[in-house]
Amino acid sequence: MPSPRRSVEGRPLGVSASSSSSSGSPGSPAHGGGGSSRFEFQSLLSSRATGVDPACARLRASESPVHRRSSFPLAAAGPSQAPPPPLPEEDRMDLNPSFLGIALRSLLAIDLWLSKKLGVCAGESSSWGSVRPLMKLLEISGHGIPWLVGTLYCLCRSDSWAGREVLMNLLFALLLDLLLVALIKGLVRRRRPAHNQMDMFVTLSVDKYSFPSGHATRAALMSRFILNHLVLAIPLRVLVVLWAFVLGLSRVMLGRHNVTDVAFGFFLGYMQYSIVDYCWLSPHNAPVLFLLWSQQ
Ligand SMILES: CC(C)=CCC/C(C)=C/CC/C(C)=C/CC/C(C)=C/COP(=O)(O)O
Repeated sequence: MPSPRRSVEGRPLGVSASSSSSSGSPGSPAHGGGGSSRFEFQSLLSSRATGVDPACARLRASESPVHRRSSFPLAAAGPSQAPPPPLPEEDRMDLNPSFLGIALRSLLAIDLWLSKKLGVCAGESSSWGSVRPLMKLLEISGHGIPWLVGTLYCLCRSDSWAGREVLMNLLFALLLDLLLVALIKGLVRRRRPAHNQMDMFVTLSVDKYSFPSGHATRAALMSRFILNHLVLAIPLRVLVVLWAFVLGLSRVMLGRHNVTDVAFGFFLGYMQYSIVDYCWLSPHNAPVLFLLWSQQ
């Protein structure tokens, strides 16, 4: 049955890396036994040198997941027998899936299954539908607009240089976050889960895509920023971390995101803070910015 083509490093799977021949000569890759027949040949030679039973060596060669399919017919065929007819190319490729491909597909399947299971507030009629208004309130607490408006307001009201410096960097962090999330969403273009209701408060056009979660990036970025620049009592610090975690979880519960969107969002937000910290704006390295602002 025809199946999708897959390749490793741009080469069709099942083709020996060292082979340049594409002709149908016996034992050549195109003959369905290329890499594996060479593999088996080598194992037979080495078994002679080491005194290992050739049958065992053949068995070991055929145990390799990469070589199993195509080495078996050659192993069974005697030296006088003609090589088997070439397998259809698609067939060989399908029988040699890469480990990374399998791992990614499995992760994706688990992600979709878990996200659907956790999407208990995706609609009013869902099992936890009554909690949906609370989840939507949390959604607003991590939205870009309240954070931007709040930061701009505090920046206008601030009368100390130290305060202005922190707020200026907070504004930079929020804008960087919006930019990076929009860029990645536009590049990856992963659709939101099918059970999501698109009833979000003010969105950008890229917000029809779900990877990564903008709320999760903001939650990680803002909580790291607050913990590093505000002196807070321990219970409040715990509350900040809890807010970030629950906000991320609420994205999956509302059906807005898959688990991997939120997990990557947390990672991205965490890294964004490192960028902000590294490029920290101050009256020393960005005097123009601070002078302009003080003249407002
Ligand atoms: C005020 C200044 C200086 C600039 C404005 C910048 C700007 C374009 C703001 C837009 C804010 C906005 C609408 C953000 C969208 C937030 C959102 C809905 C993200 C989606 O989150 P997700 O978790 O569902 O991915």
